[in-house]
Amino acid sequence: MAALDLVPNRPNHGRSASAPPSIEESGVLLPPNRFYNEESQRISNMIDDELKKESALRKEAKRKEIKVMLLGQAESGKSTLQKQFQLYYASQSLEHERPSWKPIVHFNIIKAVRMILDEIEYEVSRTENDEETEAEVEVESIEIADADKTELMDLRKRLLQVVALHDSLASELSGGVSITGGRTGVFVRSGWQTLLTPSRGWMGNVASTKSTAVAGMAAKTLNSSQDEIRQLWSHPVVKKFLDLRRIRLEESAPFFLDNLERIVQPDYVPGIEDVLSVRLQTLGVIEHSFPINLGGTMYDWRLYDVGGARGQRHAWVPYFDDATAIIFLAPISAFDQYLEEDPRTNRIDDSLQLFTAICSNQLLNKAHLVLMLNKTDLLKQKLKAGIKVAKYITSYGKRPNKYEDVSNYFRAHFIQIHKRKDISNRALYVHFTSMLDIKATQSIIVNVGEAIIRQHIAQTGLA
Ligand SMILES: Nc1nc2c(ncn2[C@@H]2O[C@H](COP(=O)(O)OP(=O)(O)OP(=O)(O)O)[C@@H](O)[C@H]2O)c(=O)[nH]1
Ligand SMILES: [Mg+2]
Repeated sequence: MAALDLVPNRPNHGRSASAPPSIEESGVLLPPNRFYNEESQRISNMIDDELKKESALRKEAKRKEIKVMLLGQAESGKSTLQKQFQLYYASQSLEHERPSWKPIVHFNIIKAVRMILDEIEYEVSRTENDEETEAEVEVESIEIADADKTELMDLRKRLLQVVALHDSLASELSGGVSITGGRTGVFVRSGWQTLLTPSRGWMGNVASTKSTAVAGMAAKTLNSSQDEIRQLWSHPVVKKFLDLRRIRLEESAPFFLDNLERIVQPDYVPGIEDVLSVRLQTLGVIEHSFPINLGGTMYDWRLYDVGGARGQRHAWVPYFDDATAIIFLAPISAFDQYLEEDPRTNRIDDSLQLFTAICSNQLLNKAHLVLMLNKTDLLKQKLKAGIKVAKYITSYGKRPNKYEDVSNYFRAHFIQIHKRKDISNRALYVHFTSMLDIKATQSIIVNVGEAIIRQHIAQTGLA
């Protein structure tokens, strides 16, 4: 084979007059170069088209993203509404989570037992101690018969093991999180269920639920102490203190104590009613998302459930500027209650102040606004029990202490705030709700969901 004829590599600038023309000069490579230019242009156009398509898809996905914030004070029912949405649009996931609610239901019972016993102990020690402090004199002491005292103190001793679980279970369920200011309870952040929800591949076998050591101990202790808890719950002195509102339990406590026998069974799995009734404070902002089909188009519905206590509200703001809608919850049963974080502030007053801040917030000026006047069932109960609105809200005056009048009075206040303070004169949709009533709430959810999506379509021109 002949050796290759190699051209010596000479630096360009040293090219002699007889040197062959450069590639550009020779024009030899022009046709293939043109081909490359055309090809690269074609590829570049293709990439541009792809990018445009992607960006259009992204824009469309963004327009189909409906971001809804649930706002309102603590215990207004935001997480309960979120569960109702989940129940309607993603019932499988709520079904799957049911076992993880078991220790939380147990915690609700333990907390109620502790609150009852604390109050009883305080009242017993007051009546035994002749020298009352000035503050105590203001509250009339109630005579407790000696036999009742002995019985209740004995029950207290037997229930110490239940009470002893309170702090450790709260700490474990909250992942060690606690809140400054002495509030007690369970707080959850986003993703808490992974701690307690059965792993993937779960086939309905409740026994496979991951249960922490303390949660397991709580379940056993409640089971073995059920008789004492029942005796305490049905004791006439406890009933009397509850009637006189000297003991103020969390709103869901009576429901769980009435259902004790079912709840302390070893194979107990919370039902939907239990999951809706449970009290569990939200910490920070928790996002839930599920698809909603409206007229054949799928929308990516994103709910932002926030912690409503005053110390939590700063965490809402970063979510404001791209919120599609706000659902504001105000519990109108709370006219006789005060904020846990600020016992001088009436809870209705706090809701009105918070609603004013939301209506006038510049960052929220494009968000659609829905107001839910919640806990109407509890409002009816309180009015029926003879609790007078005017005793707590003097401006209520001599109006009738009836549900129609009271609920319309509160609604008028919220509507007036909206009229005066709303930054963008937008429409306000108002609903009276009772979030534990599944049937009624589900129909409101569908209406509210569709109204928000339709308004969004009208605003963005999305077909
Ligand atoms: N009776 C009754 N109870 C309700 C209603 N809505 C919510 N609840 C109960 O009120 C309690 C508080 O509700 P949540 O949904 O946890 O309140 P939240 O607004 O999420 O509270 P934070 O997370 O602390 O901001 C729970 O025990 C609920 O079951 C209602 O309309 N009627
Ligand atoms: Mg919550």
